[in-house]
Amino acid sequence: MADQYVQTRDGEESPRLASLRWDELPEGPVLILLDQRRLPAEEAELVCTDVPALVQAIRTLAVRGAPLLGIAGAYGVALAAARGYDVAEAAALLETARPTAVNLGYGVRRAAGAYEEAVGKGADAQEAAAAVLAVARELHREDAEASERMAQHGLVLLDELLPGGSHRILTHCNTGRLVSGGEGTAFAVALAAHRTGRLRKLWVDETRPLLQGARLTAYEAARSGMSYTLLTDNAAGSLFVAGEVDAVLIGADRIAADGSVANKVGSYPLAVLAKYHHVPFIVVAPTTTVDLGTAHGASIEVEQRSGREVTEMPVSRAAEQEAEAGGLPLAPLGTQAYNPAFDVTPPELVTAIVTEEGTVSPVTGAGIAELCARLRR
Ligand SMILES: CSC[C@H]1O[C@H](OP(=O)(O)O)[C@H](O)[C@@H]1O
Repeated sequence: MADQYVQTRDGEESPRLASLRWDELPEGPVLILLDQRRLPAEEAELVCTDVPALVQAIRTLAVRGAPLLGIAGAYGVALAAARGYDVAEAAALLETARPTAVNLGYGVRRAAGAYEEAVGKGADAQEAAAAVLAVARELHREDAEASERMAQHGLVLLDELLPGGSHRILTHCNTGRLVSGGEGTAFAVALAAHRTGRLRKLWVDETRPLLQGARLTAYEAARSGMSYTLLTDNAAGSLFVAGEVDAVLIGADRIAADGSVANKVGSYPLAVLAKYHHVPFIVVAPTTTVDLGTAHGASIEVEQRSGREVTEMPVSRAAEQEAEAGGLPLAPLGTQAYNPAFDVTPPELVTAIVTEEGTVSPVTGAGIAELCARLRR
C-alpha cells in the first residue's frame, strides 16, 4: 500500500493505521511495517521476511519508538522461529539493533524465553514458533492496554495540575500510535485531552534532525483532528516566555532506577525551560520502559547516530535507492556533526512520570521502586 497522505477532515479521526502487523503469506510468515521514514508524504509498507531486514528497519527508524521496538523485537523472534532461523542468533541481532530503548531488549528476551521454555518442554519447531508468536501478540495487546491506562492517569494528573481544563501542551518527538500497540504514550494523553474537550493547543516540536515531530506527530495530530502548531526546536523557549505552554508531555526510551529519563535529544533543554518557567514537565511511559538494572541516568547508553543525519536533508526517493544515495547537503561536504539520538533528564527536573500502573511524583528512586513493586503483586 502506498496511498498518498490524506488530510483529515476537521473533527473526524481517520482510520487507524497499523504501524506493524504479522501476516501469513503463501511464501511464509512476514512482518509488515508502516515505513515511518516515508511519512507523511507516503504511507508505504515494508515487508520483512527475515531478521536482518527487520534489524535494518530498526536501525534506519523505518520502525521506531520505544514501546513499538519491544513489540517489533518480539515479532522478530517469532519470525525467526517460524522460518526456522537460529532463534538465539536472531535475538542477539535484534537486541543490539539500537542501544537506548530498554523495551527492545525486554521484548526480544521475553519472546526468546518463550521459545526456550517451549523447546525445554519438548515442543517441536512449529509448536515452539507458535508459542513465540503468542507472546509477541500478548506484548502487543499489553502495550495497547497500557496506552489506554496511561491516557486516563495522564488526564487525572492534568486536571490536578491545570485546573480549568483548557490545556496548551508542548510535546517533543513522536509518541503516538506510530510507536505503540495502542494510541501511544504522551500523545495518547494529549489525544484523550482532545477527545474530552481539554486540549486547547498541541505545540509540536519538529525534533531535528529526523523530524519525528514535524513528519509524524503533526501527521497523527492532523489525522486526529487536533488543533496543533508546529515549531522549530529552537523556538520552544520563546513559547515559554510568552506564557503559551501549560505543560510539557514527552515519552521515554529508558527510565533508570533513580528516575532519570532518557528520551529524544532536546528533552533535557525542555526540562530546564519548564523548571525555570514553573511549567509541569511530564513523562509518559509504560513500565516496560523502566530499567531497574540501570541505577543512574549516567549509566544509560545514549545512541550516537551518523553525522549525515545532521549535515544532509533526506530527499524522498524510492525505498530501494535509499541506502546508497545521499541527501541534500545542509553543510559543507566533510563537515563533522555531533548527533546523539537521546539525552538524559535528571529526576529533579521531572514533575511526574505517568505509567499504566499509576503516577510517580515527586520522581525519586523510592517512588520508582514502589511503582515496580506494584507489578509483582
Ligand atoms: C513512546 S516513546 C517514543 C520515543 O522514541 C523516540 O525515539 P526514536 O524516534 O529515536 O525511536 C523518542 O525518544 C520518543 O520519545
